[in-house]
Order: sequence, then C-alpha cells, then structure tokens
Amino acid sequence: MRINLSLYLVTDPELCAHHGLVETVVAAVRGGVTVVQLRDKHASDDEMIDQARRLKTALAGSGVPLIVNDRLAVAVESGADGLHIGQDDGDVAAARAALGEGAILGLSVQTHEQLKQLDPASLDYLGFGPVFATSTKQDHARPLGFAGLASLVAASPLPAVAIGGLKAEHVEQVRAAGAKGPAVVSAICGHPDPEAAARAFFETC
Ligand SMILES: Cc1ncc(COP(=O)(O)OP(=O)(O)O)c(N)n1
Ligand SMILES: Cc1nc(C(=O)O)sc1CCOP(=O)(O)O
Ligand SMILES: [Mg+2]
Repeated sequence: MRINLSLYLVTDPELCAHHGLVETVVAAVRGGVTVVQLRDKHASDDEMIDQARRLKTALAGSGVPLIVNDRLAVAVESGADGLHIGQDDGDVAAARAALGEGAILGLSVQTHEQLKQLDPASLDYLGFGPVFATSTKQDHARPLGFAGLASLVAASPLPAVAIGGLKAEHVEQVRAAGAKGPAVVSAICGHPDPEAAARAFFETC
C-alpha cells in the first residue's frame, strides 16, 4: 500500500501525557505529521486496543494512517491501518497473512545483513535507525550516523524513514541520505506545542 512517509510520529505514553495521547496526536497532525505509530511498551493489549480505537476515531478523515508498534493482535483487533515490527518482533510473512494485503507493514532494519534477508514483497516500508543515540529507546543499536543511513537507503528495496535522535534541523540531511522522512518521538511528543514542533519539520526544507 502507498504511504506518505514525509513525517512519521511515534507516540510515547510519558511524553504524550502532558497534553494527552489523542490531543498530542491531533495537534501533531495539524502540524503536518503524515503517519502515526502507537508505541507503548507497558500497556496491556486491551489498553492498547482502546488507545488505538480512540486514535483511529480522532484521525478519521485526515488521511493519516495509524500503525501499531509490535503487537499484531492489537493491530488486527483495533482496526488500525497497519503494524510496525522489529527484527525480534515476529515473522513478517505471518504478520502479512494476518493483516491482509491492504494493511501497511513496516520493519526496523539496522544492518545490511538484515536488508539482504528481508522479503520486500511482504513489506511496505523500512525504519532505519538509530541515526543518533537517543534516551527514548534504551536498548537501541549502534548509531548509524548519516553516512550509515545513506548506505542502507542506497541498498534498500523499499522506501524508508530514519529514526533516532532526529530534530527539525536534521530534515535536510535525512532526505539527502535518501530517506523519505524522519520518524520522531521526543521532538514532537515532548514539545510543549506538538503542532508547532511538527510544523518546524517542514519549515527547514
Ligand atoms: C518507524 C520506526 N522505525 C523503527 C522502529 C523501532 O522498532 P523496533 O526495533 O521494533 O523497536 P521498538 O520500537 O519496538 O522498541 C519503530 N518503532 N518505528
Ligand atoms: C522507537 C525508536 N526506534 C529506534 C531505532 O533505532 O530503531 S530509536 C527510537 C526512539 C526515537 O526517539 P526520539 O525521536 O525521541 O529520539
Ligand atoms: Mg519492536
């Protein structure tokens, strides 16, 4: 499925708590976010299904798809538009079979080895990271830098976003490396004004 990867928001429960999850996402979409991923490592499946349904309702008519992080059952049960999984989050083919052809399926990639092993026919996009070290994800891989990112993008059979420590000031380098756009947590969710924070990613282009 075609997906606009210009500015990809990944939510964080603590950072979104200030304004509220739905309010933060709606503001960020007003600011130009084109994809939203619901990521919550501690919520139960039922809590996450409820959050996903509330976000789907809030995003209705915006054209912005809702992706669920990690949890295939939550993505299917909530009626989300897709799923994002990492290298250890389960089988891509099984996820595609459960989601159906019309859903969006993304995969995290850190190395060329992983790129060679993936099946592009089952996937819609890739997430390359981290570009920089970030305190948002404690167990992240070794930072790629922009040179490492460019090298992965050049070998990628699929469109990709870059993630990890990215701020508005990095947009040009992200695009110059060949990624479709940045995927961002703290620079938007942790900002006092998520709408303005999202908009800033387009003003630097
Ligand atoms: C867009 C995007 N890219 C990469 C990731 C990281 O996924 P993963 O490696 O599975 O790590 P967790 O997010 O599950 O901690 C992502 N979530 N989104
Ligand atoms: C969710 C996630 N995945 C990463 C990866 O490298 O795969 S880095 C990351 C967190 C990115 O948060 P921030 O924008 O606040 O740096
Ligand atoms: Mg994961």
